[in-house]
Amino acid sequence: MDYELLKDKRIAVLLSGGVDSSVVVYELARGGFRPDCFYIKIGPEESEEWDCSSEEDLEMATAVAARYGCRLEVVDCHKEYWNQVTRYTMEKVRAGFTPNPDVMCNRLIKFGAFNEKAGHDYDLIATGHYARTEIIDGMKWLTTSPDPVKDQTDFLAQIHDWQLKKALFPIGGLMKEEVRATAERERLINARRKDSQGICFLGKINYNDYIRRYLGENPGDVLELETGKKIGRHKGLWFHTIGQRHGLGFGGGPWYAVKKDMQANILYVSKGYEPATAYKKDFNIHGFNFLTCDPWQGQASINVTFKIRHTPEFHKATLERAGKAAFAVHSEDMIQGVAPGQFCTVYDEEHHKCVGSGEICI
Ligand SMILES: Nc1ncnc2c1ncn2[C@@H]1O[C@H](COP(=O)(O)OP(=O)(O)OP(=O)(O)O)[C@@H](O)[C@H]1O
Repeated sequence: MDYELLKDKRIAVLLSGGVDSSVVVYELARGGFRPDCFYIKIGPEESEEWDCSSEEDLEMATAVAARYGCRLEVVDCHKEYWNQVTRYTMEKVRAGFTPNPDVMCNRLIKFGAFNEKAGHDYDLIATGHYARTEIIDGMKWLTTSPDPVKDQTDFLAQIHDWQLKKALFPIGGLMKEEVRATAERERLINARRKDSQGICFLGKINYNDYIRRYLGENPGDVLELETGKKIGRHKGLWFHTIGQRHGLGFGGGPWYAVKKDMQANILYVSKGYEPATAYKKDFNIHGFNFLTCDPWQGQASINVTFKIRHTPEFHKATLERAGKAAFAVHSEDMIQGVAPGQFCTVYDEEHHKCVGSGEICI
């Protein structure tokens, strides 16, 4: 990390109690900084029941901040999470789309509500995300982590340009093993803690439980797409995502969820290990968020790489403009499970610079 660039900057660290953001505090302390740390409190209404491990998170965060002589403050973003992230998620799933609450959480909460409540007093907001930033031709770009498995640029691709300008990722140039090794060497209290999983903040609860809590169940038929034959029943279309293979639980498969009829409340499935209906090469995206700027002005056909899921692989594609902030994506590879509502994150050809992301609308 280039400590020179941070000189005289006021830095806030988002400290979750996990190992990554704890190593962020260490990295800054090592450079002679003593940032203020913030633990963001989130939790559905009955926090006692749902939020059992957040007490432990806060204890860990408190210990880590104290260890490096930093101040720790708790910022309550519970209402904002519900009003913004949960509402977005439920509206999308109700309409049959596949939303990504983690992506919106970065834009609306970590760099959003938090900034309004406390972050505005700081020049930089540091997190333990696996992503880098680089100044290229005088502009700040989001660039990928050297650790392809941990890379989180896709989760950050919906943040606003002003949010990117304020973002600092002190461990973004490290591999996960290096972060763990640092935590062990420093004997950080959480060095051996498991990585968080699932929905950020709500990480400990299951996604289907989260949806069931707000939307309940709405059973309907599951039909084979090709034959119209009834295969079974579903508990609600919102529990299924196009491309999903696991968790369908019907015999005689494997079955893929390939289509939803929202009006008739029918889930269509196809059979086989790789049914053609589960794949697509061409799809559309809209609401494209440019993280830094539109680098393709004047170009009709643009060579890029992209991903639609949080996996280490990037796919090659050409983009064609289809309107303001909208593109047609023509992938070189067949892509499994292209679902409306999912974000398609777009990178340069070398998948180094992350340009932004748009929502798949097919
Ligand atoms: N409750 C929280 N309070 C403050 N910051 C948070 C909180 N949850 C997450 N963050 C910030 O967002 C970053 C990325 O969150 P993510 O859920 O991906 O956690 P992670 O990769 O497991 O990181 P960590 O090990 O720090 O928890 C964290 O490193 C941290 O900086």
